[in-house]
Amino acid sequence: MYKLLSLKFGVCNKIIVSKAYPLLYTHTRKMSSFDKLFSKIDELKPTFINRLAKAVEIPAVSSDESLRPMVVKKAEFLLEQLEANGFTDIQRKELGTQPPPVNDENLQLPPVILSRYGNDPAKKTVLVYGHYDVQPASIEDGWESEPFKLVINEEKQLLRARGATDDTGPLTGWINVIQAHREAGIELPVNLITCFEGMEESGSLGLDALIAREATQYFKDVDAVCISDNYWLGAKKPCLTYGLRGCNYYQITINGPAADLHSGIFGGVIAEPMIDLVQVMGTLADSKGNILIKGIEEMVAPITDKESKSYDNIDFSLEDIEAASGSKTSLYQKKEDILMHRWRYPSLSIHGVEGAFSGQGAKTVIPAKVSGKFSIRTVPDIDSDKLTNLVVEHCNKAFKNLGSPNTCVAELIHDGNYWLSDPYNSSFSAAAKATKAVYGVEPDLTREGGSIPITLTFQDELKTSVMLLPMGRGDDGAHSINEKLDISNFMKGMKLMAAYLHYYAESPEK
Ligand SMILES: NCC(=O)N[C@@H](Cc1c[nH]cn1)C(=O)O
Ligand SMILES: [Zn+2]
Ligand SMILES: [Zn+2]
Repeated sequence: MYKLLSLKFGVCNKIIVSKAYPLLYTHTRKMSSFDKLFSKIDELKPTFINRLAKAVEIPAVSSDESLRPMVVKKAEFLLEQLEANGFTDIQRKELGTQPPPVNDENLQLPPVILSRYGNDPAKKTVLVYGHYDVQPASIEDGWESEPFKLVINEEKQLLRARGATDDTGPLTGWINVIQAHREAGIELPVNLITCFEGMEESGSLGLDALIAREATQYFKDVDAVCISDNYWLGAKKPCLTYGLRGCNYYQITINGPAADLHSGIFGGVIAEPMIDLVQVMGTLADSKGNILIKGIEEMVAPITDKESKSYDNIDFSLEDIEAASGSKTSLYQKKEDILMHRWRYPSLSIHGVEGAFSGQGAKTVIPAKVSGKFSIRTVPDIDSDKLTNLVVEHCNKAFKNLGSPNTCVAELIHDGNYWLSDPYNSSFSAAAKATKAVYGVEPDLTREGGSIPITLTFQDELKTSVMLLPMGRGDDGAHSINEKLDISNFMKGMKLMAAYLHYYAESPEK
């Protein structure tokens, strides 16, 4: 099916009606149209940084129940921004209460924000997804500045705040792209639908069902899904991403005495939950990066020759991982090994213990109840339910071996599937052209070690392709201290988003 394309640009200001393929107008004309759009993006830089500053000021930490009102406040801020920038059919979708495990049984999930810009049946429709929630952050963790206050570092040319790169910067980028089109008087060549959620960092709870419901409603005409919520592999070269690992998040809760106790009075007399927990946690993985839970390795898809070769041309090195981690602690030295362990093998990470003493000083307490948190990054062909059975069985067995009178419950908190796509469809081609136009290079095609739980759901429910278009760099410190977004990545990232929409509009088919 051919689509009628109406492209009204400030420079040529012509309506071109044609079959979408071959290319409608020359490279030169397109570049001059881009010039106008890109100049407008540059001109609006202070407005865009200001929008980001206001957004990151709201501590929208989805994993902290006490901060749920802040997540909702950030949703409300974004609703205002969409309204002010001409988006229509703006809908605040409520998702009901958060499922267990949760402390407050009546805790409401934050809303999903749907909106559209343009509704022309002659144009293709692109759905852009982003998340407005963030990871926890506190200055005591070692931040150079307050995490929820945007710092504009002129010397290093970067923007620092929790959410700068993950994912408030890219999310506001889409709104900014629309503002730039409007103010430059350039027609958007596609219909744009936004789907912004507030629970991504906590497993996208409630979003699967919403997407399934809206697949034939709000999302019915979507031709492609574009997600800007990951990073370049390193710090120099842009990339397009066609794969993600999944994430199954677990907790092991050990319950003992009725209250926290004095270790001088009760130490050596009662069974300590924390002692049990560290022993169970100690059976999960070794220090060489191996998962010690039986049955997981067998589910991992074997490597093919084609995949083996695909690592050769990727621009990445041991130095990149050392620079991004600020250490020389890599478990692997060869590029291929590092990439494979980041992309195509599972990994187990231990994140922390709820209920344990963690402050400064030397508190002599025996915590009464502790929950150890860990996650497993999943890859093809690991089945999430089978994995959970293996994990729970393993933990129960390890606890039983201790012969402790305490109780132990191992459970899944949330899971999100892995995703692997074809990086040679029209959406990826459009993004590759856009990368060439903005950065002057062909992007690397990469997979990502992190997870975006909803990606596979979009692909399956909307029966459309999904493409990941990262804005930030691999050394941005997402989830870490001093999270940043380089100003050039912010500015060029928005140009990339805009150029992608224009190239995708003229691509032959979906
Ligand atoms: N930018 C994507 C991202 O950070 N995703 C999170 C998703 C997640 C899953 N469970 C908790 N968070 C990630 O950790 O990969
Ligand atoms: Zn993210
Ligand atoms: Zn994240």
